[in-house]
Amino acid sequence: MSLHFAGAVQRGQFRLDADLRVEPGEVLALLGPNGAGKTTLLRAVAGLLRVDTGRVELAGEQLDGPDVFVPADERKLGVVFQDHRLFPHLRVLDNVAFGLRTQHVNRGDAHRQAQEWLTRLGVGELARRRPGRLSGGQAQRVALARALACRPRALLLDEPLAALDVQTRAEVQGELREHLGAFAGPTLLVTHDPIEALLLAGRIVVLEHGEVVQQGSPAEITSRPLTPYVARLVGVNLYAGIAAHGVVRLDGGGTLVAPDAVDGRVLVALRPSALTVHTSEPHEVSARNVWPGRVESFAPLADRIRLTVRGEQNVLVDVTAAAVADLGLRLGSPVWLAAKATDVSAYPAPAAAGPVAG
Ligand SMILES: Nc1ncnc2c1ncn2[C@@H]1O[C@H](COP(=O)(O)OP(=O)(O)OP(=O)(O)O)[C@@H](O)[C@H]1O
Repeated sequence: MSLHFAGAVQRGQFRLDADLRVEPGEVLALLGPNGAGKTTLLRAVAGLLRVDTGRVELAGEQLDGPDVFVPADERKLGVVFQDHRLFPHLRVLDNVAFGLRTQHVNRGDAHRQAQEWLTRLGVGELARRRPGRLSGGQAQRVALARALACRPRALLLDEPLAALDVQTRAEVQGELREHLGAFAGPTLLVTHDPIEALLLAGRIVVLEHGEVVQQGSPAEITSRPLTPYVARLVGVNLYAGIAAHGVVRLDGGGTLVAPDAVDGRVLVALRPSALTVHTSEPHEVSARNVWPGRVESFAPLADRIRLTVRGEQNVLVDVTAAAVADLGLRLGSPVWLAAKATDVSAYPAPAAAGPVAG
């Protein structure tokens, strides 16, 4: 029962054009910045928007296409939105039983199953409340119970945790992971939170400007980011350039020694923690990459300070607070950066890759 979206949707000036497939039992995170088209894609799968060209298929059955359009309420999908959208005038139990009732399950059975799902999601005691008297976390659990109770063929989750406070989000995230793991159908999770994508999904598709720019396992995405947006999400420096004989000539100036680089157009990823900072040109270090710059900003991290150093390329560098003090770093301080060649990860640039801003 795989879910396949292969189509285009035009909304004013914006165009979504993507091809993605979610396999049974798989959780696929659709990750992207604001306005990338994530919700547009999810709404097209849900049947709330039509594709202009292409098709949407579930288990080989066409839901949308040139001659077919199955209405949203006949697609048998479980949908959870950021703002949960529970019916305010119905009790929690009736909200969860609603989908089953529309499938002609009798009232008694629908209520019994709804109660079971509420209990499974840890909110069984709230069955008689109205949605207006639930906390954000409770409402999200009820919305998930409602989506799962109607025995959906696929689950669609649109930023399901975005409205929750940090503490509640962490709790619900853990529970959600468990419930998604037990769900046999495909799950499409829309998020702009990389942590959520990493924690909940087996595979990530990155959408930017209505197009898929990268897809892979969380490990693949984090080790080889292909766009500046993905590099920022995973917190690495990313540069584009041309490699020849183990040296990468960077777009915008400068070179990096990367012995494993395959000749041709490449991207280069460099972890901020792999760089060392010096106040004069280092000659005694084994690092083969050394270049000058000026400290442009300081930002606190958990146990480090992240410097932005402006030189021929902008570089993020993570150092300890003690190092900042020992080196006497200030805004505008001239510094030298050093990186070992083995810490420079170079990989072929995708064919369509434009210039990458450092
Ligand atoms: N009803 C509409 N008419 C015209 N354009 C629209 C409409 N709704 C959305 N858009 C445009 O479509 C683009 C994609 O929006 P969409 O909501 O799919 O993005 P998103 O990736 O889900 O973003 P966010 O993370 O902010 O929710 C945006 O540029 C938006 O302005």
